[in-house]
Amino acid sequence: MTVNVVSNNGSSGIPPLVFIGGGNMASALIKGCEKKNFVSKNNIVVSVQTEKSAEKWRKQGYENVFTNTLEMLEKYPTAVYILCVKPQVFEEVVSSWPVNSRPKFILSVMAGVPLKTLSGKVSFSRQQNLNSFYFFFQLPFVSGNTTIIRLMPNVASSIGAGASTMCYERNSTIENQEIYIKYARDFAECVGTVEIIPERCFNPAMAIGGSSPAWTFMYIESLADGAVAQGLGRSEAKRLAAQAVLGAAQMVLDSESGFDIETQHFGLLKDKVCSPGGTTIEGVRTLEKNGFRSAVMEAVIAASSKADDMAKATAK
Ligand SMILES: NC(=O)C1=CN([C@@H]2O[C@H](COP(=O)(O)OP(=O)(O)OC[C@H]3O[C@@H](n4cnc5c(N)ncnc54)[C@H](OP(=O)(O)O)[C@@H]3O)[C@@H](O)[C@H]2O)C=CC1
Ligand SMILES: O=C(O)[C@@H]1CCC=N1
Repeated sequence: MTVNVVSNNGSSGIPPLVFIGGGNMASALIKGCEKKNFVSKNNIVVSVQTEKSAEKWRKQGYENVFTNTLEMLEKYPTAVYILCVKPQVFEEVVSSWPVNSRPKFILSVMAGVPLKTLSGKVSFSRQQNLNSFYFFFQLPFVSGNTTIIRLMPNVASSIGAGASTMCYERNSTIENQEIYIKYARDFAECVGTVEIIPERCFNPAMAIGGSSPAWTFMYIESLADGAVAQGLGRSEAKRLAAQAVLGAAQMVLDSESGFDIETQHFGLLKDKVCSPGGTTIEGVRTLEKNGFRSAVMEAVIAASSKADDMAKATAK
């Protein structure tokens, strides 16, 4: 791989972007980075499990689609590999790869698979893992020549509004590793924002960045349902609810609102909406009575704990 990797614009000589797994997350990332011209369609490679999914990708104009990752590895030895399969199947996928032709650069978007596990399983076949002298002395997160970076994106990457987190371990013995790290960062930034964090914080960050869009959709749906119950039309209710959530999020992030995210408390914003003796405070009272904040906190803790459990399971 060459320094071209940092200026990926789809022209010749640029390493292809290979997605192992072509489901929801891969689709969102591909859509997002194509939109920003980070990569062109003909430089995207997708590997899926079933012929049905392969056909779906081909129908959308993607020509480099595989149902056999070994064939793909042979054809694209110097590509950027993005692991987008479920954590439960990744070992099955990588254990079939020949040991001496493993990718040099892997971005993993999988929840619940720590760098150490990735490193151990990507760099050594299962048999070698059990038998090899080096298994016991391998570097913690980077084995052999493979640089592995964990990236936790979210579905909003599809429209360039993703919120990703990233973690990695530097290893000075790997040539050009800074280039790989910059590439990963550029990739994440092209589909939204990215926070670089230590791996020990990865699972709670995954819950907020990766999972919370699902809960936010539920929240928007519930807002709309409440208004529909009171007689508002469904379409108006959906649009209003979504725009209200978007506007509130923008006020938190945009200091033009007068709010400083670094130093101020969310209560300041909340209090601006609650007119004394008014309607909003009645809603606040009802939410508190029904454990709203606690329910949200418990959801974050549950998702993060699930990733902890998955990490234990995938390490075996
Ligand atoms: N969905 C999200 O919002 C987010 C997901 N992630 C992570 O992304 C990863 C994928 O999740 P998601 O996209 O939701 O899952 P999906 O179920 O939508 O996609 C999984 C994909 O993996 C493919 N696959 C399964 N087995 C193999 C195999 N042996 N070789 C090649 N491809 C295979 C499937 O192929 P086929 O279609 O043929 O079955 C499918 O395309 C997970 O690890 C998850 O933690 C991270 C952040 C957010
Ligand atoms: O549900 C999951 O496990 C993945 C990870 C974050 C969002 N979706």
